[in-house]
Amino acid sequence: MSDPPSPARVPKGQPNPVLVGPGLQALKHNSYSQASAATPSLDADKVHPVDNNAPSYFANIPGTNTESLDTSKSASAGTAPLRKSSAGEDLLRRLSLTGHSSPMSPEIDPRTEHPGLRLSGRLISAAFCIPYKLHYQPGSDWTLKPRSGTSALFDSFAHLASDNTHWSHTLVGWTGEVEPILDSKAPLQQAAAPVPVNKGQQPPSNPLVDGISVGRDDRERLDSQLRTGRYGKILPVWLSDAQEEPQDAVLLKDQGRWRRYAERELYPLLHYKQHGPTDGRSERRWWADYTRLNQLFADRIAAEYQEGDVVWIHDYHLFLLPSLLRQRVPNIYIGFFLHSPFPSSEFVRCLAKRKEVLTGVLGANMLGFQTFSYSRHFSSCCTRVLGFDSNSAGVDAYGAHVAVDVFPIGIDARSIQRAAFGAPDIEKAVVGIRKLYDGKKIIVGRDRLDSIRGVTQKLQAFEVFLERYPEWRDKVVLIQVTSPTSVEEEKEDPENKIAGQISNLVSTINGRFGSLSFSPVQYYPQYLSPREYFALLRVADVGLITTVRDGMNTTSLEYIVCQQNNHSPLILSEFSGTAGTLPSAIHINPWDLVGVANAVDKALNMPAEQRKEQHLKLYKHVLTNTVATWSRHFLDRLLTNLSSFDQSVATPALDRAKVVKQYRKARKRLFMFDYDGTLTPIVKDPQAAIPSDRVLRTLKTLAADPRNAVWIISGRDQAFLDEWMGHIPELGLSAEHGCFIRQPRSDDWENLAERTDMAWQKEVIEVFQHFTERTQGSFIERKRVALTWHYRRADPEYGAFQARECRKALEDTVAKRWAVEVMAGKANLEVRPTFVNKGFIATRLVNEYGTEPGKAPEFILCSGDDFTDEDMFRALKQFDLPREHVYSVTVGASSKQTNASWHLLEPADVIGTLQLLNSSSNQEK
Ligand SMILES: O=P(O)(O)OC[C@H]1O[C@H](O[C@H]2O[C@H](CO)[C@@H](O)[C@H](O)[C@H]2O)[C@H](O)[C@@H](O)[C@@H]1O
Repeated sequence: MSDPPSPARVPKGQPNPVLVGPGLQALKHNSYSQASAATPSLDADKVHPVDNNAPSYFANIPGTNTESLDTSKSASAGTAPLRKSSAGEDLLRRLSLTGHSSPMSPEIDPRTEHPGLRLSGRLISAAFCIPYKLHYQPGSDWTLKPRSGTSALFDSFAHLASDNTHWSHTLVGWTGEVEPILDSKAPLQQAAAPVPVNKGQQPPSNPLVDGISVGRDDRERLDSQLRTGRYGKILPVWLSDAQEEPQDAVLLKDQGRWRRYAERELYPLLHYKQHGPTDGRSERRWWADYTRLNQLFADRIAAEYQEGDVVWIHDYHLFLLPSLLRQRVPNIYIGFFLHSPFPSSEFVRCLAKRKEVLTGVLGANMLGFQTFSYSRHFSSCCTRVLGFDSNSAGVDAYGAHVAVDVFPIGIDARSIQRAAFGAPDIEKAVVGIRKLYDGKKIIVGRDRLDSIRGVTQKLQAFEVFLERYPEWRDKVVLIQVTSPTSVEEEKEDPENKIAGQISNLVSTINGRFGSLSFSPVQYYPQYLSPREYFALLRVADVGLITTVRDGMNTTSLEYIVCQQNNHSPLILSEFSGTAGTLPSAIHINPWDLVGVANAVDKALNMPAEQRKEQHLKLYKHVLTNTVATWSRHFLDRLLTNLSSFDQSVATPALDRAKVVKQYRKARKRLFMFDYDGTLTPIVKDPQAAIPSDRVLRTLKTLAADPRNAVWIISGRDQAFLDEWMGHIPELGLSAEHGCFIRQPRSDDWENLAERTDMAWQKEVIEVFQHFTERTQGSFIERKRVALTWHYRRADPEYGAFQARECRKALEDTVAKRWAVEVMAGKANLEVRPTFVNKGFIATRLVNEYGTEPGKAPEFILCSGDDFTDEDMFRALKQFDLPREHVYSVTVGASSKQTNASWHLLEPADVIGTLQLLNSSSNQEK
């Protein structure tokens, strides 16, 4: 994201209004107006009206109108049917998702899926830094200056806190590096003087080195200054090692350390940059700070939290926060949005803390990304690095479904428009720049001094352009403004590589193509005032963005607004997150210098009609996809996900108290267990999945009770079951999905497939072999009847793809000729005859008792983890047995589609439950 100047708004210290209850709207309105009045700003009402010559596109955009863009107006909406469920209703009630239309419902977007949802309640946003830079003088009011960068994010907070939404908004963020206001009588330089000015005196301490101690009174003063304002209530997080007693002061020392892990390790990695190997010592320190930072945020939010609050966490500084927060408040509603790109798993794999980072963020209920490819990379990482099931809709993590979705951020188009066309003296600035480059076409570039912004590529491409298109020499100027980076890693680049490269390139180009009176590259390494910035975007004949990687490039969006009269083309890197949402820009690959040069020529020669047409499409996009719509879509989807993944569809966790109660009452009990993934965890090598002593002891004790019939109903072959469980004579065993059966206290196996023609096996093996040869790491497991193709050791995504192809191939051929079923298991495909399945065995076992009252088992516990076990759950449903007698339990996430009535997370929970039953029997004795 770019870092355009933020409008300055300094909230005055206000009394502490509590933003809840019926007075909410009034208070919000009040605080907003006070903040606006405090400091005249770019979007204050007093600014000049929007340029009258600007085309009024608003009215022409389907599905919107000027009202929906004008944040001072409201829209009405109809009602939306919502899922009915007790838990779901409870959630909706707490979130005020009542579905009622309201004449005063500005937060209603006619284009969302649920037009009647009213987004309201308490919303806590968590961002790394608060939107102000803090300057500190003990005992005085704090000086707050607008923080540059992430303007779209800050604008979204302002929107959420405004009376255009129904949210009561609180922002939690780090104070940022607090800067002391130095006493003019004792200048800082004096501390650094080589010889003490007064030899008898100790030199004054240097607060930037020794630290700044901020007492309780001063912190409370800041709290009260931040209590109301443009962004709602702001709760600053104080990052320090510990509080100093007895004054309870916070010592702020080496403040930049809180950024280090995020900005030196994560930021480069997220942008496809990798540093060389190190001894890891610094990284360990940075990681400790990163963890503490996230913990302190979690503590701050947990202290503020009230039941039903929604928490929205932003960006990579806070990757661990979702899980840390959930540890403190288990049922909290959390959305997380990543503003930066998310790279391929091949990059994420290189991070030492990859698992911690991924599991940290998976504590959220929903994750949002700027583009589909980032979200896809994330899901794929969860599969590859953590082994979790995932697809484009989300990730199943530790029993919870974490939704993953795409929400490209927008800008506050209206306020940019006011700043670019209505701010005082802006016309003068526009005329001034035009005059300076009279007769020349102006290409504008404005980036941060990060290596990912592609400024060197831009200059190199411009040089190629001047070489290849000599007719443009002396007729084109590239104005490149480069503001200092805020990213730690780039700031502390000791060789200042990028800055050096850029200035060399500028000198080379100006030396080659310039003259005494004209330099084709005008390079400004500096911050621009808002006036200069918007004036520059307005005068451009071409906007040139050659970023080699970024999440969302807001400069490109602001450029489009600024070009509402001139319609100058935008050249945009395909590596920018914005590219996907702006198909009408001229897309370039910044590494292809000739391609960029050609694009510049094309843009400069573009006929007026075409420019206008392309610009209109871009402009519509920017005006309809604003920070307001972005935050609305995000929150709408979060709440929809929360209600749909609520208990209404999720399988409840097994109620062990109920189970124990019925178990103790019952005289006839039947247990049916699947093996892999139910009694033992899934491992890479099937031969290594052997039962632990604990599992065997538990099964033995359970089966020893004469009231219990205990069966293992598995896809495994009889040799495996005999080897590992055959020594427990009381166990009944069923192998290969029911093809073979060994009754309790018997050594003989019954072969149910005896009369089956096995000629299909040869054909299946041929197909399996075909795929094995083409899928590295896959192999075939041959059993007596069933055949299994395993791909757990193959590349997970390619393996899954090949499995789909293989299944299709089998279903189109062998399964059409023979009575066999092709089943997708856990990283495997199995083929077995259709005449038998696990459900058939379960039915047979229940029927052996008889289903009449008095005969039927009074307690049935059946547990399994995969698709083949669903046949058992389905079979049990067919019996008319009392509900409290039958416990079908799937092992896995509560969000799993299943016929089971209950779920347990993992095999250890199954064994734990059985141990509970065993010990409850002991108590009876
Ligand atoms: O019915 P089950 O007892 O669950 O057996 C199903 C299949 O399990 C085995 O494969 C699965 O477990 C392996 C060990 O954890 C794992 O490596 C593999 O990826 C899984 O698919 C077994 O090898 C098959 O024969 C069973 O049919």
